[in-house]
Amino acid sequence: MKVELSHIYKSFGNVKANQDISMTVEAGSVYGILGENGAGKSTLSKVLSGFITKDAGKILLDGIEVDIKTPADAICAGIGMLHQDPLDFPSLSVFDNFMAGRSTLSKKIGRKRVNTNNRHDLIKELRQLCAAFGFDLHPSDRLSNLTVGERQQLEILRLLSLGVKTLILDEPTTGISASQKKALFTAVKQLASEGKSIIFVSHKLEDVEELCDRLMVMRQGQVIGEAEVKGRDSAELASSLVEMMFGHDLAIPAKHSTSIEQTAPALVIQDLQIDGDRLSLQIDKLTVQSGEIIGLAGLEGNGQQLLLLACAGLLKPKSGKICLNDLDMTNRAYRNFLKSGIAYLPADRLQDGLIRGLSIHEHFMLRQSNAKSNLESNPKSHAGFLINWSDTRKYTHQAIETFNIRGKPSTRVEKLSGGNQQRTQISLLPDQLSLLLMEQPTRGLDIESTLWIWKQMMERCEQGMSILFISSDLDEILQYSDRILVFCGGRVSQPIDAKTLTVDKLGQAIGGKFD
Ligand SMILES: Nc1ncnc2c1ncn2[C@@H]1O[C@H](COP(=O)(O)OP(=O)(O)OP(=O)(O)O)[C@@H](O)[C@H]1O
Repeated sequence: MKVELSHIYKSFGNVKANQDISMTVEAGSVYGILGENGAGKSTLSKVLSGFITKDAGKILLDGIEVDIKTPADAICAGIGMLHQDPLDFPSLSVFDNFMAGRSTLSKKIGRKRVNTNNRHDLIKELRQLCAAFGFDLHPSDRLSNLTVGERQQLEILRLLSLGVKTLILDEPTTGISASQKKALFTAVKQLASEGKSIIFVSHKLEDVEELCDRLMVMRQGQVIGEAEVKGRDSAELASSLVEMMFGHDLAIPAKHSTSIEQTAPALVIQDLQIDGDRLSLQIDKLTVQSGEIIGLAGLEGNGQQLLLLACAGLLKPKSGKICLNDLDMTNRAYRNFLKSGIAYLPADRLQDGLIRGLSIHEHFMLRQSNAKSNLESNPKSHAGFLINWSDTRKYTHQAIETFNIRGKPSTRVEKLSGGNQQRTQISLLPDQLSLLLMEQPTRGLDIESTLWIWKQMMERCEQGMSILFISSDLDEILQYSDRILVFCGGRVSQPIDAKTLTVDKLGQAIGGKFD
């Protein structure tokens, strides 16, 4: 199905998220949309998939104008979107999720309603689709037991079974393993070869280069340019896309390396056992030097998060010891972990890191009151309970400038783009930290924000802060870690010097092939 967007406009208050966007996606092709955080890519995808109503402009499918006001309208017109954060029902089974939306849409799209008579046929259809794409999904499994990659696979199959001919994939490679990415790309190429049109929204130049036939670059709500992808020299393509995305070249830093021999141990873990819902994690000994960066690699749900939560004081270990700067922190309250200079940056910025509904200014007010309450636990302190709003406003303005956050003090955090939410989280960290625990620190972020975040982190490490971080991006783990721990089914490797690893070797270790 050929998809044409013609002169699309969409504003949120003063923010012009899409200004005069036109693009054409030919049937049987993969079309990339690239752009910095906040460029307007998700807004455009949501306009096409009916999650947002456009202010002006036209959508044409195979040359015929369509009126899309809701996601149901979009599905009926043959357009489906795979969202960055899956919009599914974790407490239901794989099959029930496969069925989601079908009863409401069945009449419009001419499919059978689900009842006990055709349940058997529909399970057969799910199995056939899985076989066609090489996905290993079991209808009776609970969705919450699946990885993000498997949930994406199921959503693609659900959309295909609803008759979708145009598939929009919003940042689909964040949070999935290398093998799942391979399976996803094979499926996408297969769909394009069957005549479907694919719109691929991404920040990752290598993914776009591998998958797309053509692409468009957006910046500040506008189209900056279009480019053919196939047959281009990789380095030349990357440099011209970066120039289009950011308006200037980006200096890619050399591989990080700390001279850890000269530093003191910051974190020492001994005979640690942590019990999670699904697995138990055992670490005999781990010593993290001051200023060191340790990457935690592994498929999602293999114990990396248990270690971070225990080190943050958010999960009590079953046995063993956690010491920070020679202080035994085991079984101490969370506030003691905070006071000792440990901070945790969660992957889900809006769910666990920031507070929906509160502005950037209100977040700084909370940070200040938290710092005050820490002071007040000191009997010599005479700090009052009142918050000085004008001081925090001044401080918020400064932080917005220093951390280059695209938003105003009054902007509610859920209205910020992903990159700006992460910049806000980082700007709220205490100035002095001994240990920072980060989960997927650059998930969904553009290259410039990614480089900026790691520059901030490495500057802090030079001052002595240590980092443990989880990332599903193997390149990121190899680029920024001094040493790497590989997690597989609750087993943890010895720390491996990052300089001795390649993406392939690390991928194999993640698959259970420890040396
Ligand atoms: N519901 C909303 N209300 C107010 N402003 C919004 C809303 N959704 C998006 N925006 C703003 O519109 C602009 C474009 O956002 P959009 O999410 O489309 O960008 P993006 O290119 O997808 O960014 P990212 O790569 O970070 O996901 C941003 O300034 C964002 O803050």
